[in-house]
Amino acid sequence: MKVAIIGAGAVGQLIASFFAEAGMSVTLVVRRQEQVDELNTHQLTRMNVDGTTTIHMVMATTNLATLPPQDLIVLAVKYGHLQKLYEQIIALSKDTPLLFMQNGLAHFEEALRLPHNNIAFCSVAFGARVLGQSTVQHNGIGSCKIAIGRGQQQAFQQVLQLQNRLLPIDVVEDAEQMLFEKAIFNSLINPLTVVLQVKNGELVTNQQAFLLMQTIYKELTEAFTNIEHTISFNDVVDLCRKTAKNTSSMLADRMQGRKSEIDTIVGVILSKALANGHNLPTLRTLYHQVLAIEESGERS
Ligand SMILES: NC(=O)C1=CN([C@@H]2O[C@H](COP(=O)(O)OP(=O)(O)OC[C@H]3O[C@@H](n4cnc5c(N)ncnc54)[C@H](OP(=O)(O)O)[C@@H]3O)[C@@H](O)[C@H]2O)C=CC1
Ligand SMILES: CC(C)(CO)C(=O)C(=O)O
Repeated sequence: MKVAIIGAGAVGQLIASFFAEAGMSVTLVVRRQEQVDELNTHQLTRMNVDGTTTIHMVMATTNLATLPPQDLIVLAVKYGHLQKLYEQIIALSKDTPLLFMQNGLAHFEEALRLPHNNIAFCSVAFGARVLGQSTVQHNGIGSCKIAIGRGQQQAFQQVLQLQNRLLPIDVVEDAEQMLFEKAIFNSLINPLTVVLQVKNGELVTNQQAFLLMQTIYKELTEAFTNIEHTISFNDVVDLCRKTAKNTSSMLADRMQGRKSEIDTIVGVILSKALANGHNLPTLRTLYHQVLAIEESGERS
């Protein structure tokens, strides 16, 4: 099976490593020739959660259009980078299945406007951190939920059948609900890690951070009454513990001085809550704090 993964950041490199391990022929599509050279010279290294290292051979290119027809295209860039990619994706065969791996919700409707016959969404609960252009740290095992947005499950069968205890795959029915639930988790974790500049685990061990997370959970469950039945506060604590050593993707953005995904994650949740008549004051404050940090252009 030939898979092209666009974006060789934390998630792209991690997924590429597991796919290569499963015998797939993986090409990472990157935007810097320097990273192509690095991947070709050093291959792809995964630092596992148990401290071991796994190295796999993958191909790399800066030019998606030059690749032969692929059996799957995975989009593993941040939400803000999708816009530029849509044009290149539209030029590909409509029969090529597409798998979107973004956190947040804003990409859901955009992706479904593409003309492709098979489109799936993925929501991951693992932690991943880029250590270099060809090295990724797996920072916590977590499920990889996949839901079909359009088309046939069959088109994604080889990924759905992946069996690796380090990357458990679950098929989920409702893609939009899946992304909404993940955005709830991310709203509880990511902005707090940015403002406090802490790894996920500290949200549980630091009493004041924990209190803030509880307050946000309470606000969210008042705005979305069904959440309590699908996401318990313990589930959130569990995710923080499982990814304790991870720098959240949003904090990683702050550390690199990059614009974060605050709008597609927290912004969308705040809008939905407001439509239900709820202001979510604590989460809203964090939202503006993250935006203020971005506006200041600081690089910590
Ligand atoms: N990191 C984590 O632990 C988790 C992340 N996620 C989600 O996964 C998604 C990806 O995040 P993550 O991997 O952390 O992000 P990263 O910032 O680590 O990686 C994104 C990569 O996309 C590359 N990129 C951007 N535009 C293009 C393009 N046009 N062509 C090729 N490559 C491109 C960037 O390249 P360059 O290096 O040149 O800038 C970068 O390497 C996000 O939505 C995030 O929220 C979900 C769960 C966990
Ligand atoms: C799963 C988690 C919380 C891992 O840090 C994540 O989704 C992120 O960092 O964006």
